[in-house]
Amino acid sequence: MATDDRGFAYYCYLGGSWIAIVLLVQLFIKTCTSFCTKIRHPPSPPALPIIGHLHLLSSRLPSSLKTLASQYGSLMLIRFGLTPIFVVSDAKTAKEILKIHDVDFASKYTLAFGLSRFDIYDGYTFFNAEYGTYWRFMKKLCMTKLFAGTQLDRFIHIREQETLKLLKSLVEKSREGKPCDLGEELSVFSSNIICRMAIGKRCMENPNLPREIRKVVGDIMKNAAKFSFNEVFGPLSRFDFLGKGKELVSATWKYDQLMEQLMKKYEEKVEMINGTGDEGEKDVMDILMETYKDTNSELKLTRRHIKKFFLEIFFAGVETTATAMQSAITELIQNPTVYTKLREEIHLNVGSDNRLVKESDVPNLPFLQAVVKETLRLSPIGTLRARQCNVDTKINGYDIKAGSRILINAYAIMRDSNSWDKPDEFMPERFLSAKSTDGVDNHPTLDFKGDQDFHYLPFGSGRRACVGASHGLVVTLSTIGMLVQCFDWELKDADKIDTKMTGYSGSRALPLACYPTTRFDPTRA
Ligand code: HEM
Repeated sequence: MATDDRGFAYYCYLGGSWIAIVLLVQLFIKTCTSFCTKIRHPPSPPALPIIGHLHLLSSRLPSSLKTLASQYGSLMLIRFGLTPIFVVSDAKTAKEILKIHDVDFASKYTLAFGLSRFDIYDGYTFFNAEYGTYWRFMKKLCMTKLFAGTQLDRFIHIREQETLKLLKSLVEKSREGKPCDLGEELSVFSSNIICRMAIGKRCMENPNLPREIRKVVGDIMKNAAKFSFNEVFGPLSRFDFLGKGKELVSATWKYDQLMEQLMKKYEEKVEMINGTGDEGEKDVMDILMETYKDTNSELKLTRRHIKKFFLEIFFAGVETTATAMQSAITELIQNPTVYTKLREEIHLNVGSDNRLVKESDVPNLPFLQAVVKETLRLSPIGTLRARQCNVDTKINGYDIKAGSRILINAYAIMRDSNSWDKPDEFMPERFLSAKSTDGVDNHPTLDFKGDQDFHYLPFGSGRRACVGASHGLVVTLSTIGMLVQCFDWELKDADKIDTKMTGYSGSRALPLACYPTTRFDPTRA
């Protein structure tokens, strides 16, 4: 027995010493390697084991990263649990990444790594694709065919019809004296437009289709959002502790079935068109199915590519535009003098009750444009923009190794007090006059594409800039014009207004419940 006890202690001692030696050797190798290769890392706050810097971050991630940047600089290294990420917080460094080294940083990654195990389309993404053949092929298709200016013009009747539907629903609420969830109304409106642009032919046959798609895509988004910061758990993020992975897979298979049925119908039609030469009006699915069937196409699209692409367009196109409109109305309700000034501009240029604001009025409404610009500055969509470095690079004198992950904090850049006068205040006038009341430089010449100095990035910049910017803008600008022309708005619970953006996308967590009062009823005009 005594011999056994001695044996156990001996083995414990041996094991402990072995672990200590391995750790010491690892530390030694790491120190020597970084000493010999002289890697220069950017500043980083003191980190804790395993959680890294998570204890320094709040659910308002862009704002807490902005606060850290004021202490650690415009390029800092932050550990999200076990994952190191370089965070960019000023215009000069953003210009390095998005312009000077654009190709080197043209790949993206997704923050939720655990998600890939539950993504039935893993590896087929366009939105988060690495910079390669597939992404280049699809980007070209988006810019030249799917979302080109000609398509935008062709879909004007869809936007007009859906706008009237939205306004009718709000006039109805006003008549009944009922509050409405304006965020939800705008989300349905935006989703109907995208569905009809994407798969308009099928929507005509089955008017419930946009609702079915919205439901199934909503379920996928809800479950996917649960994985947002899964990487905190490192390798454990693969495990589905809460069963959300299973729900995500099942919601995605439902979407897959729906899309498969749709694609079969489109395939029949492509064959018919080939036979008759009748081109008809092409929606986005028509163009993609033609590319899928084209044996001479420079890249062979698969059904999975197409299904994933549509899913990403529903993600990227619907809530972005709806959130931009909700943010603009939220700001206008909170700033009554701006609201009155905008209505005066509309009355002067369009009239108060003879006709509704049209898309073609927008160029003559500079204050409306300034309101939307200022909204997208204060409440940017996609507040944190992901990039992955393709080659070893130096930025601001620091080393960024190939494969490193970057987040560009658009929220911090567009509220930087070095570039913006009173950066946290809603002041659309800054986009109209050259000097502020304090004599500080304003930005009267900035358009929605931003500027050469990268202070203003509402739709991103460089190779990975938004492909739906023209659509998003035309819808946001004209709809805000109409909502201001037709209604007065009163908040249902003024204290419950959600002025803070949460999460990765910058969306708002609370509904925008308000009472519309009709000033001009467009359905009677
Ligand atoms: C007001 C509305 C919108 C805003 C503010 C917006 C903003 C953005 C931003 C900031 C990015 C990321 C740029 C970057 O990473 O640097 C982006 C990317 C993207 N957007 Fe939009 N967007 C809007 C509407 C739309 C619409 C309507 C669509 C589709 C019809 C769309 C499709 C996309 C796609 C596919 C990408 C990824 C492009 C790529 O990685 O190459 N967006 N958008």
